Amino acid sequence: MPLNKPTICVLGCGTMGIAIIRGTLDSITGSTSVQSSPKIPHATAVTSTTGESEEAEDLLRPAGFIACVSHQESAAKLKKTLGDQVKVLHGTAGNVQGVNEADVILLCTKPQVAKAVLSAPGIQEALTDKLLVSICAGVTIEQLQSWTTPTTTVIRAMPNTPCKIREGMTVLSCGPNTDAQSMSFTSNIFSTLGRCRILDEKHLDAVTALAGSGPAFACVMLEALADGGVMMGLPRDVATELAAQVLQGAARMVLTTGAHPAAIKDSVTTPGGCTIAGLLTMEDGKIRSTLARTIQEATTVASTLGRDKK
Ligand SMILES: NC(=O)C1=CN([C@@H]2O[C@H](COP(=O)(O)OP(=O)(O)OC[C@H]3O[C@@H](n4cnc5c(N)ncnc54)[C@H](OP(=O)(O)O)[C@@H]3O)[C@@H](O)[C@H]2O)C=CC1
Ligand SMILES: O=C(O)[C@@H]1CCC=N1
Repeated sequence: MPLNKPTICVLGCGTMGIAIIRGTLDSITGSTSVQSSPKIPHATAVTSTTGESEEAEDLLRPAGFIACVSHQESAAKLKKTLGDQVKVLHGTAGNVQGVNEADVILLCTKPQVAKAVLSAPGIQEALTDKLLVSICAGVTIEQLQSWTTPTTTVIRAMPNTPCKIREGMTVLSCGPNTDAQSMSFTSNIFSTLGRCRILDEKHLDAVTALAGSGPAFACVMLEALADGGVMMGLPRDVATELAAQVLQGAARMVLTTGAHPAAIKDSVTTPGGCTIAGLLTMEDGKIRSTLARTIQEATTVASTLGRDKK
């Protein structure tokens, strides 16, 4: 599928649509940067850098964005949020116009409305010979293909909210007939928004739980650590800053040195010291089991999100 400086239509431009547009626009203007020299490498399969010249990568950069929402009030808010760089449309007619005017369509509605949005009059025709990338949790490639015609190329993606600041984690899965240029384009877009991997679709519910929902789980841990600091007398803003920087620092040590998390934990833990006292308290609270079961439960629910409600 030829994709030279494509226009992208975000169908359902809410939290995630805005995060993806914001991050991509920032990547074009160079406002924020993705981490450099990671020990744990970025995308494991097709990436924008695989044998492609800078010129070829430049051609894969989007020429513009169209953002579609359901309600007029949301459209008015979105115009204020995204400014003049993005064309904002609303309603069913807006969806058809947006898909018609674009080369690549990012489906970012809630999973429950994905089928209705793709089955609306005019959408299937407008999607002819175009690339559809869906970020809808639990909606399978098979479902997406059944709601479109064989002329539409389908890719499933699972990004997360830190894409907004280009610190995202995205996993892509492709259908049996996905061409290399569509995969390369999609991988290129999400690699500029953070890290991007390509995995078999069977992993996507677990990915949704760990990486898609993960920022919420991480923020609960962050808030709880800060609460502990507040309990011991630290001002709230200081406690929050410390907790956030600690989580970021520890995570970056894993990503940049490739060290096992247990080795980093051991290096902090002085025999008879305060860290081991805290660690044993965590173990008494079954924190490892609680966090692992959190991912297990969220994976189970993610697998149901694309199903029709009875
Ligand atoms: N939130 C997250 O962290 C993540 C979410 N996802 C997935 O991303 C998708 C979007 O989630 P999120 O951004 O949180 O959801 P939001 O509720 O923030 O956004 C959904 C958007 O869809 C629009 N919409 C609803 N119905 C239609 C329609 N018929 N036509 C066009 N637009 C429509 C809404 O417009 P209006 O406001 O006018 O109703 C809204 O802008 C979901 O499928 C979710 O599974 C994936 C990874 C992470
Ligand atoms: O909670 C949800 O269903 C979505 C999917 C991943 C993050 N948010």
